[in-house]
Amino acid sequence: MTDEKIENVVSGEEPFLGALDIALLVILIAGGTWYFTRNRTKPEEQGRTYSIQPTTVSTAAVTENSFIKKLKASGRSLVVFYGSQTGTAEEFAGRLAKEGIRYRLKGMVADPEECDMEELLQLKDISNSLAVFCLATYGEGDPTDNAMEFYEWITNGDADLTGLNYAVFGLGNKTYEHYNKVAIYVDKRLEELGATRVFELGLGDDDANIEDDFITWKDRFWPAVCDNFGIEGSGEEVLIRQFRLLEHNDVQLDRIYTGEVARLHSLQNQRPPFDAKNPFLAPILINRELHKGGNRSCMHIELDIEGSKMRYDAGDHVAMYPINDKDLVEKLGLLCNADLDLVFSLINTDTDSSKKHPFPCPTTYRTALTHYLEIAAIPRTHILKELAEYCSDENDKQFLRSMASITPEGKEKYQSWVQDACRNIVHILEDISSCKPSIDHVCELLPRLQPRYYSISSSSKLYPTKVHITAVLVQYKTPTGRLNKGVATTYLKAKNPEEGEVKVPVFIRKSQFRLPTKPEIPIVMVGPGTGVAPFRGFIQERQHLRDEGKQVGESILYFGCRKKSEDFIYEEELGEYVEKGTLTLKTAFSRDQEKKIYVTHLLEQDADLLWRVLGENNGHFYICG
Ligand SMILES: Cc1cc2nc3c(=O)[nH]c(=O)nc-3n(C[C@H](O)[C@H](O)[C@H](O)COP(=O)(O)O)c2cc1C
Repeated sequence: MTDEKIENVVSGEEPFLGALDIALLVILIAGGTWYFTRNRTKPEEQGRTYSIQPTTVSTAAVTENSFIKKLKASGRSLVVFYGSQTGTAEEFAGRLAKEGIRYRLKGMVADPEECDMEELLQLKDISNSLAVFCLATYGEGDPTDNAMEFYEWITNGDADLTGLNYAVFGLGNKTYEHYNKVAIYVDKRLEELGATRVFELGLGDDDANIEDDFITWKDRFWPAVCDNFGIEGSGEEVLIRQFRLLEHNDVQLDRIYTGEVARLHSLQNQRPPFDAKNPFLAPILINRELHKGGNRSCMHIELDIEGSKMRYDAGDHVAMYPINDKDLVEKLGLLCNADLDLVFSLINTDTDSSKKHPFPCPTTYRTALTHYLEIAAIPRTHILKELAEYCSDENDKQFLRSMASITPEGKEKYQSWVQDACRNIVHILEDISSCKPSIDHVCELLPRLQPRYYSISSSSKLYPTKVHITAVLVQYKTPTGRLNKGVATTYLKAKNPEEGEVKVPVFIRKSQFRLPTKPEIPIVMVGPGTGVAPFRGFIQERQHLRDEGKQVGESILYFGCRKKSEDFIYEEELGEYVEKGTLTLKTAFSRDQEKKIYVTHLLEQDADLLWRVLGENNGHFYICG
């Protein structure tokens, strides 16, 4: 989302203030956030090979990018490509490929970035062959990084794909303007190029229940595929492990991963460039409370990035790899009767796959549950289906199975018992006491822990070697009376530099959320709560320019919170900018008077002012929250 586009929305035909709040908020957050998630975490580089690993893994397969050769060599006919940034599409692709066996279609998953996609022309030479595409959409209707090249190829090329059988499932979110644009386009374009659609396009909405959309789609997809190829599906549920367990008794200590994202010892031997696979261990210099009262907590954190060669601009994001809550890890270990200190590897049974392990191996179960897996997330239905097999009580087994089924009652149960009740894997195992899964299988099933992103709340003009973060501690009571804690903010809260040196693994992600290039252009910023974070950086930057004697346009900030005396964060600092004439500050304290007031009310009151700044003086309009 460019600033220009934001302006157009603001000064368009629509009555400006009526529909502005939610729509713009969503568009801008989408635009802003998109840029920091573009640089997805790629399947981790497994930097070394170990003598302890089995020799069945052929090194040729790692570099081989011919999916046709792989399919032929292994007698497979189904290939499921994924365009994924944060792993959902990749997970769905894996599930489809795995299920193919039920319908006598042996499948493999493929990353389009690692494949020669022109080979789609040759897929028809394999009998009963089918290509499925699970594609997520980002930002302004863009493909994910790993699907970019394929998207360009299919858009600009004119390959004759006659004879290619395909189906597409899209992953998107209805709150975005370009809902599922990539999947919709690819589905249409493949047909234009002569390919045969075997089943209708499926669209998943991450704003509602994407898991439900997916399982509903694939439940109709498989019969259609069987029909198309004249296959009689066995229909039987076959639960097959994708990774096999290898326990290590005699591995050297310095060969064991201890939380590195990719390269072994990368956290001990820090070497730039620092990025998603090679984060910088940044010391926390300051971690202080911003709230003056109330029962919530908002942290102001200052990271030292001196010597990292990482650069940032106001509006960029800092990504951080958190670790899971120790108690939750221990609980999960206990519930699985696991020895958390055991050293193990999970090895892909598909030796053609470029992803040899689901996370860096060998490692201990404690490290895997602490650093590599999302143990606090709400499990998807396929996990419940696999857990059901570990129940010794038949009722428990049926209960889990029913929640993983596509029946209306099953879906309703999953929604209320898992999603609405915010039950993570630990809660599920606590509440279904006869379910005792093996820890290695749990490690295979859980999704990979993702880095968390924060808007940088400082300006590099003022703080070139520091990055500031403004983060509210996430904690909430669930309907089952449990206290769920946000993974990253709980981790940060405990990092107190006054108790000794504390470091966190971070990297910078560039964004397009930028100040106007010409400082004289006026800006309007709407940043309630921690939404003020990037604007603090903007204002610091504009103050710095003024201090240098540059002409700077008007900067207006709309800030809102509950109570002036409790959660008016950065009150003193913002007050100083006002005093110096750099900032016009408009505040709404929703709970300080009987009638609740929010920033949207202020915007409505200020229609004339906004029209002058935005409409007449070409100002830029920003929202973050
Ligand atoms: C920053 C951001 C931008 C997004 N932009 C769009 C969009 O423009 N259109 C859309 O339909 N979905 C959009 N989404 C939703 C994602 O496509 C959806 O969450 C999807 O499940 C992600 O799949 P992945 O985990 O495989 O990357 C966006 C999500 C994020 C976090």
